[in-house]
Amino acid sequence: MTSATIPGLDPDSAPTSHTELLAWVREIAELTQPDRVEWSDGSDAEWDRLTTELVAAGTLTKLNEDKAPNSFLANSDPADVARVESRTYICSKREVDAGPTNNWVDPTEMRATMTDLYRGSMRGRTMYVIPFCMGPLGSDDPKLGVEITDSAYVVLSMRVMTRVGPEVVAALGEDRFFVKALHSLGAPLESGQDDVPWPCNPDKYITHFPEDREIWSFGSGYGGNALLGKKCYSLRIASAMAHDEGWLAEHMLILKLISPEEKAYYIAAAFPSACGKTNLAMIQPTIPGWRAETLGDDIAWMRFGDDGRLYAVNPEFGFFGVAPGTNYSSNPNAMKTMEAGNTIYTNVARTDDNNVWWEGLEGDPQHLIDWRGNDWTPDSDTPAAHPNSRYCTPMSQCPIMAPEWDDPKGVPISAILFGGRRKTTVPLVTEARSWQHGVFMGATVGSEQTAAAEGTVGTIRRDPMAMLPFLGYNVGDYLNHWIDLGKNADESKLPKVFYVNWFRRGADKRFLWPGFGENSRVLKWIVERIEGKTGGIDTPVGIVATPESLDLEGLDVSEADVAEALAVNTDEWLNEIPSIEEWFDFVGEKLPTGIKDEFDSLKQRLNADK
Ligand SMILES: Nc1nc2c(ncn2[C@@H]2O[C@H](COP(=O)(O)OP(=O)(O)OP(=O)(O)O)[C@@H](O)[C@H]2O)c(=O)[nH]1
Ligand SMILES: O=C([O-])CC(=O)C(=O)O
Ligand SMILES: [Mn+2]
Repeated sequence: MTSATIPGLDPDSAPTSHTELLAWVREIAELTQPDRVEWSDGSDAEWDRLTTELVAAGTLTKLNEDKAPNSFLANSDPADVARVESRTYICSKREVDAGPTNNWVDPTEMRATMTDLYRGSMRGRTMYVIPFCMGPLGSDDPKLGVEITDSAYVVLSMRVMTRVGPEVVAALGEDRFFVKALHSLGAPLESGQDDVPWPCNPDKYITHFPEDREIWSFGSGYGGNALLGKKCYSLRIASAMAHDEGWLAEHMLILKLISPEEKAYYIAAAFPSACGKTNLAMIQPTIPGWRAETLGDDIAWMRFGDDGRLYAVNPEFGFFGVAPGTNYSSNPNAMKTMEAGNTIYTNVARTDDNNVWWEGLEGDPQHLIDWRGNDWTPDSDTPAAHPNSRYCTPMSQCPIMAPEWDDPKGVPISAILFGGRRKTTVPLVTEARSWQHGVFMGATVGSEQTAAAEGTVGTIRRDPMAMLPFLGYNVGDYLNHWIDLGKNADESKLPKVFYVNWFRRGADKRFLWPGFGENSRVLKWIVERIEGKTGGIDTPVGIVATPESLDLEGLDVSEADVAEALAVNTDEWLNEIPSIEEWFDFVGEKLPTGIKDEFDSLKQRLNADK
């Protein structure tokens, strides 16, 4: 087909006269050769049409309308279930700018390789053009993007996860800057060839060109690989923008904690994927008089306000949450959000009455269709839902959204929490002595690998600020950026930094701390530290809560367990030193002096404590 005959490609079919956008759409259509071009408008009519088409194609199953209104289940190809970090690239012009933590290929070479892959890659399919905005549209500097994709599942998911529609097209105007985000499943259909329910390609590339602020993704239809507004734009590309412009793009939830005196505190927290951000973002405090509201569960963009405080905005519009483990007792607010409808589930199991189920959800189903489409019973030896199965649901449906979640100004952050999944060593909560000490804590966060990415679940890896898979530039420059922000700010106005660990285990492997709603006791301690109202014990690793300083009223946990959850064991920490050393060697010569100083002082304190 010649470009002149691709339906929908003529400028009259486009809702915009943005010259660069129109030229890019033409260039990509000519390269990828789709059957037609369609502009996504994010309307209900579009949602109804695309979901109907995908149900007919076998990609989606319509769920029980009474129990899961306007909601659908997708089952992916079993080889396309999580982010593919080994196939993710930062193609900066110079290799040193991608740094030691990223895969790098020269951008010219990568563009050539991928251009070959994209040639004809949308044949037999529709090419959708989705103008979107990350963050409130009313912001002074709205962060616009346009995703081109040949996946209708991506179009539906982008409508939930980002702001789309005519207001975005209006914001683009004729010449406003936007991030180009190109996505193809890499599964062209030759004439007469039958489609499969989840087209994708075994050869995958998730590529970023940080200087050009461009994203090229090929071969995967899943999550962060394909919904390019999320990890690709709001973290990898935005972190590079933030470095250049003096702000922060972070893998953090944002929550609002309200004390019995009705004082509100905004808290941001960075935990690696599948380590508890969504759960903490929607916490239901168990301590009387305390309430929480949420503003975001995965990404925070933070910049300084005129008053010198750090303000956070959530760039997203929906939740893409881990399903297994989510239930009415661990996270009732997530349950209510998705059960309000308009939700797309991926890789969970289906019940006999056409509703969804996953490990950890209430109920005791005797028969299911598992995520691979096979019959499942409690005797089956494989899980019914994939461990990285997800729900994609509109944030506006969350019953505890803070009214200011959509405010372009953002909210002033009082505390930043870093954390990971650690069976040993790391106490329940530790306060940093200073901003620089807090940056050291963030820089050395370690976590056991989870199912959110390919790899061996359980191995410990260092994950600075939970950003290891999401940095758009050199990790050493990133850590320097954090240190410099502190140097240039009035430290008394900066958030206080804390290191938390909900996952410490006893000798018998059980969790020492009950977690979830009970984490409100830790949040209360943090707020009281900010207010100077409670104590802690000065240890070599920082100021750790004591059982006496924590509110444990009504908590059904033994004193011994609480003490063990809070313990600083010098031998365990001395064990940690070589692995931090190895990590810092890997970061290399750009490691900030301030972080080296903190490491030296930690070693001295531990040795003095021996
Ligand atoms: N033991 C324990 N497990 C928790 C706690 N909070 C969350 N989890 C479990 O951790 C897993 C992931 O939690 P999420 O809140 O979805 O993680 P996330 O950080 O939002 O994950 P991404 O969406 O991948 O970034 C789930 O299986 C939860 O049940 C906690 O306080 N204690
Ligand atoms: O990006 C994804 O696929 C899901 C996610 O939030 C993460 O892995 O942190
Ligand atoms: Mn995440």
